[in-house]
Amino acid sequence: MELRLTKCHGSGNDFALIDARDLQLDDASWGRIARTLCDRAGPVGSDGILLLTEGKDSADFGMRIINADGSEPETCLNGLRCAARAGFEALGIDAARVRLKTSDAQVAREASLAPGVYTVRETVAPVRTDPAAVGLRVAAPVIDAVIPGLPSDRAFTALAMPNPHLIAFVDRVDVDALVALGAWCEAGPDLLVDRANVSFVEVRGQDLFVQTFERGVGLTNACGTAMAASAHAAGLTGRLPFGQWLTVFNPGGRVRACAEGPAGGDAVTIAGNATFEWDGAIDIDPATGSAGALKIVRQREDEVAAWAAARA
Ligand SMILES: N[C@@H](CCC[C@H](N)C(=O)O)C(=O)O
Repeated sequence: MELRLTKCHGSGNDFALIDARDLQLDDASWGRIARTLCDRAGPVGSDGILLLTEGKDSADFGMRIINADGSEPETCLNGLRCAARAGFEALGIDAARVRLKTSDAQVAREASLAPGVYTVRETVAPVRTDPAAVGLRVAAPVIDAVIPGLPSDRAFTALAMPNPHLIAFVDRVDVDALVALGAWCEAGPDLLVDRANVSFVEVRGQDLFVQTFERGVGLTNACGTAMAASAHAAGLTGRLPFGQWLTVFNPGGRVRACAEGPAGGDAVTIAGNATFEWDGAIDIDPATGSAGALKIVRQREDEVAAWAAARA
């Protein structure tokens, strides 16, 4: 079959975005397609694939995210901004409720972060800390504490966004240690019900810098749910006040974030880019995942340049 796709990114966390509203494929096929399209040695290369799906009940449209390893997580906030943009353009709207795998989220087009940068605001709620929600086999919520059984002496905060996140505040991000711990979580230890995303976070004045090893992907330029989790964890642990907008920097760029805390329903809002790089088409066999050559039908150089200028 020929799949049309848009290569896009949020803060350098990149995706192949597919309008799947008229496509009837089973989960195993999407898993194979994700592994092929995400393969950095293949024709596209990305951290995940995003599927724009039909809305249901009060949702205007839906989004599914499939990780590079073919697993399907609960959500993805960098991807949600890109899928939201596709949904807005398909339906001629600029705000929506979006159905995710196990939750829903509110999205709206926002004033540009920088000239020429398409920007979307997204709100998720509530962030949860109960171990059952995080998928952590411990007795009580973990807030800025060492986790017995985790091979790290750092203090972590464990959060469900609703995908699982382990957040450690550090003086300086040690990428090797992050990768080692992320890889340990990827092996599916008994401590974790369904693995976890792991982030190291530096507090920089009133802002944050976050680097993440993503479940099902590896080290990425940015992870939106991790940035939202970090903003919430900074409030929970008293490092920064709740209810204040901050900039969350990451290796791929930055977003603006505001964690509301308990008084605001434990919501977190992020505003960030949804950059479309090119549109293309590829022949792919859903039964095997084997793909033909990629045809690029539209390059979006202006957007790519606008994001590069915004990052500089
Ligand atoms: N990049 C994402 C998160 C994608 C899902 C994650 N890998 C998981 O398995 O939970 C984001 O921007 O939130």
